[in-house]
Amino acid sequence: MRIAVAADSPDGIAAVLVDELTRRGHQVRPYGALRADDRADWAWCAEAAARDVADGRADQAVVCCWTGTGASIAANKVPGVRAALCADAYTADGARRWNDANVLALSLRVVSAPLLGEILDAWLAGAPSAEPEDRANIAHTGEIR
Ligand SMILES: O=C(CO)[C@H](O)[C@H](O)COP(=O)(O)O
Repeated sequence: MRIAVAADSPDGIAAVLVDELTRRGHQVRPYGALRADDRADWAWCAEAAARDVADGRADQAVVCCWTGTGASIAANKVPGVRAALCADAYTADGARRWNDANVLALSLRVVSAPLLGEILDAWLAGAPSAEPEDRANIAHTGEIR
């Protein structure tokens, strides 16, 4: 998959995240502190990665800041984006299954390298539920403005 990745700092699991996605065969589109020529503020780089998803330049995105909250809020401002802040694999699986989330938000501070592996396993293997009730909820959240 083409995965846009944004981080406002090169610290925490930022570098590990890029390496891990690349190792798994994904094409990473880096933003923020992950490349030299970009604005590294969390609101701007998370939005840039989210716009890649909304505009079809990326299949998914992972947006990171120290807490993960700002990056998830910024990404969710982009129409068509459903960003989920996940700190464990169960939440990542549920975000894909019940929310059809297309952007994973992570805390650079909280997520360790082993935990990142578990979260990515669940997120990348996850798929949206086809249950009518779940689809109705997902459609409704897309309509709320
Ligand atoms: O978690 C964050 C936002 O939700 C930021 O990473 C945190 O606020 C640090 O940002 P800055 O280095 O610009 O002060």
